[in-house]
Amino acid sequence: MEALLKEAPKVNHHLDHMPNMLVCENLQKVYPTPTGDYVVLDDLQLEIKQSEFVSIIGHSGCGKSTLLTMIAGLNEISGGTIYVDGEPVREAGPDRAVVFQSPSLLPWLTALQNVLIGVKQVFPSASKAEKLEICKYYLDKVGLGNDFHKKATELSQGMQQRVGIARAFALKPKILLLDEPFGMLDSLTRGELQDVLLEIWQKEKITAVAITHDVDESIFLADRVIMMTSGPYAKIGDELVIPFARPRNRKEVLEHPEYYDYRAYLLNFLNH
Ligand SMILES: Nc1ncnc2c1ncn2[C@@H]1O[C@H](COP(=O)(O)OP(=O)(O)OP(=O)(O)O)[C@@H](O)[C@H]1O
Repeated sequence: MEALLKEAPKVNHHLDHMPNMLVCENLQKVYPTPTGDYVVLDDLQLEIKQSEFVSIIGHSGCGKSTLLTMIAGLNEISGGTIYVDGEPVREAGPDRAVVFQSPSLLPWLTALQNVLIGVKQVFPSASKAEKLEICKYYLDKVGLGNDFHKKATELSQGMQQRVGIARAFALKPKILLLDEPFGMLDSLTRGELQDVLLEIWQKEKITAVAITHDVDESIFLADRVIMMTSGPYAKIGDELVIPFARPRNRKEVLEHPEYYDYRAYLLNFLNH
């Protein structure tokens, strides 16, 4: 296994010709605390190709959400630079859509209206019919074709997260940022939503970065799994290219002769 993994390429070969969509250069994050500065991330370097799906794993508190919110422009950068499609990140923008663990829908609005809010902001010059068409297209894709007009409060947690995914794709972002998107769901719903996510992603091939605590999920979703060292001063500790063919089928992935080697490699990193 060691030899096989050591010889593995740095990115999936089908992405070789792709330009970088996301680059983190000498990235640092310091949180001031009453007892002094806490350096969460230090000298972190990361390059993600256009159309690449990357999972990030690491111990709780190592700084995964900090990294993701900095990429999103929601968390100030203490040092270094983040480039999205060549442009330095200074603030949040519609080129980066975030799916959080909890989708925080506006409860008094319907599924459709919740998606429409963002679409209106990002496509102000589109006609009302076009905007509605975008929203309905993605709601249908996440399996809510019969639930457009249900209020957020009438939706189960899994359905709400489906709206969260539809909302993110409807913005047509350059990067999709997912922070433990299925963390609050039962394992059956989790599996269903992983399939939904991959199905839409397979069509759109938006660059995606997903934080997860689940090693199996990290493998199933990604072209590459990034492993973060534990903080303080966390950085990228290792990475593993996942070469399984796409579109992915859970059964095929689980039955792949090398699946358990990849899984063991990631668990070994987390256990040391
Ligand atoms: N606003 C803040 N002020 C001070 N410290 C913070 C702040 N936000 C996060 N931290 C600290 O920074 C570290 C990294 O937090 P972060 O939430 O990024 O980690 P994480 O890897 O996403 O954790 P988890 O997997 O548990 O969600 C933690 O030690 C956390 O306590």
